[in-house]
Amino acid sequence: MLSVSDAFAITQQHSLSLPVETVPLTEATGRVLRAAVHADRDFPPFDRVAMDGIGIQFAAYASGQRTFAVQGRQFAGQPQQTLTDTTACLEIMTGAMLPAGVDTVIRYEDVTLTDDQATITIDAIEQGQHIHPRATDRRAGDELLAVGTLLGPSAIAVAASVGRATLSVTALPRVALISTGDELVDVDETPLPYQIRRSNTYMLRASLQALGITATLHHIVDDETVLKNQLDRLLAENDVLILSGGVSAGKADFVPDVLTRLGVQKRFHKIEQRPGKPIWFGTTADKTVFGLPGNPVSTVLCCYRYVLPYLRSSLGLPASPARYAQLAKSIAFKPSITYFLPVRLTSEPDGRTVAHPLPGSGSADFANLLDADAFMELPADQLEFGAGEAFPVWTK
Ligand SMILES: Nc1nc2c(c(=O)[nH]1)N[C@H]1C(S)=C(S)[C@@H](COP(=O)(O)OP(=O)(O)OC[C@H]3O[C@@H](n4cnc5c(N)ncnc54)[C@H](O)[C@@H]3O)O[C@H]1N2
Ligand code: MOO
Ligand SMILES: [Mg+2]
Repeated sequence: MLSVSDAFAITQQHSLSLPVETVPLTEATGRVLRAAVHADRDFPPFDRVAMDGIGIQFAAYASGQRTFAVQGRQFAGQPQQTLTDTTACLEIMTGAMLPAGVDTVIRYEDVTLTDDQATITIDAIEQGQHIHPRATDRRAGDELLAVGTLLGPSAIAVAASVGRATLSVTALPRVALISTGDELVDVDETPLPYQIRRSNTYMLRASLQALGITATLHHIVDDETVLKNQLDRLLAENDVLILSGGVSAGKADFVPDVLTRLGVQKRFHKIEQRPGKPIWFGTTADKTVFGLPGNPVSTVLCCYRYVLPYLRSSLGLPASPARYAQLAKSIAFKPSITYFLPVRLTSEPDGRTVAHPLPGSGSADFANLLDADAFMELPADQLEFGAGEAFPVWTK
C-alpha cells in the first residue's frame, strides 16, 4: 500500500493550472498575486520630515546659535519651501517635504516657541536627525510584491501606495463538495433512528473558506445510476470534486467504480495511514477528484493533510507551512502505518510548541476534534514516540 509521502507527492504532481484574473484592490485580500508589483516612485518619494518641530541648517547650530527666527511653516501636502535665511528656521510637520536649505529637524518637545522665535533647549542635536531620506526604503522600479505573495494587509497597503487599483491574482477553482450515503439527512431535517445528519461537507466548506474558496454543497444517495449521472454533471461544472463516503469495502461503496467509469483516472486508492486509509484520488486532463473516507475524523485529517495542501499549491502558495511540535507525553502505536494523532497545541514560554495527545475513541469521534486543533504525523517505521520528540503537525 502507498505511503503518506508518496501519496502526497502524487497529489502535488497533479495540482491544477488555474488561470489569472484581475480583481479590485479592495477584493484582493487573501488572494495569491500572479503579476509582480513594482515601485512607481522612490520610497519615500522625497526627503520626508519625520517629526513635528522646526527645521534648521545644522551649521548655524554648530556655530553655537540656539535661538532662531521663525520664517514660516511647511505643512504636509504643500509644495517644498526654501529656508532663505540660513540662520532662521521653518516650522515643519511630519510627512512634509523637507524644505530646501534645511538639513536637521528638532522636535517641538525640544524647543521653546514664542510667536516669532524658537529656542533649542537640549544639547544632543545631530545633523540630519528626524529626516527620512528619499529612496532609503525602496527605489523606483524595485520589485515590492513577488509572484506568489499571499495578499495580506501589508501587501494591500503597498499595492495601494504604488497606485494599483487592481491586481492580477490566481482565479479560484470551482469546487463541489459531495456527501454520499442513504443514512444522511440535511441539517434542517430530523433524522429517523437509523439516520444521521450530514456534517462532513459542512466541515469541508468551512475549511476551504480560509483559502477564499466558496464551494457548493451536494448530496447523492447510494444508487449507482444516480451517482453516475450526478457526478457526470458535477464534473462538467467544476474543477475539483471532493466526495465524502462510499470509498471503502461496503456493498454500497460505489464511488471508486463510478468515477472510473466516468473516465476519471485513479491515481491511488488507499494509503498506509490511520485514520483515512480508504482515500481515493483521481484526475482527468483538467479535473481532480478526492474521494475522502466518510468517517468524520478521517475526512478532517484527509482535508488537512492532502486537500488543503493541494489547493494551496494549485493557487500558487507553498503546499504546506512546515510546522512541528513536541509530544507532551510518550505514545505507543504498534501497526507499522503512519498514525495521525489528534493533538491540542500549546505555545510554551520557552518558545516550544507542545502537542498534547487527544486520541479520542476512533475515526467516528469527531466531537473529540473540538478539543484537538491539529494532527501529529507519527511515522510508520517507529512504534514508540517519546515525550519531547518533535514531529510534523497538520492543521487547517
Ligand atoms: N471491510 C472493511 N470495512 C471498512 C474498511 C475496510 O478497510 N474494510 N475501512 C473502514 C474505514 S478505515 C473507514 S474510514 C470507513 C470509510 O467508509 P466510506 O468512505 O466507505 O464511507 P461510508 O461507508 O459512506 O461511511 C462511513 C461512516 O461515515 C459516516 N458518514 C459518511 N458521510 C458522512 C457525512 N457527510 N457526515 C457525517 N458522517 C458521514 C457514515 O454514516 C458512516 O458511519 O470504512 C470502514 N469500513
Ligand atoms: O481510516 Mo478509517 O479513517 O479509521 O475510520
Ligand atoms: Mg463504506
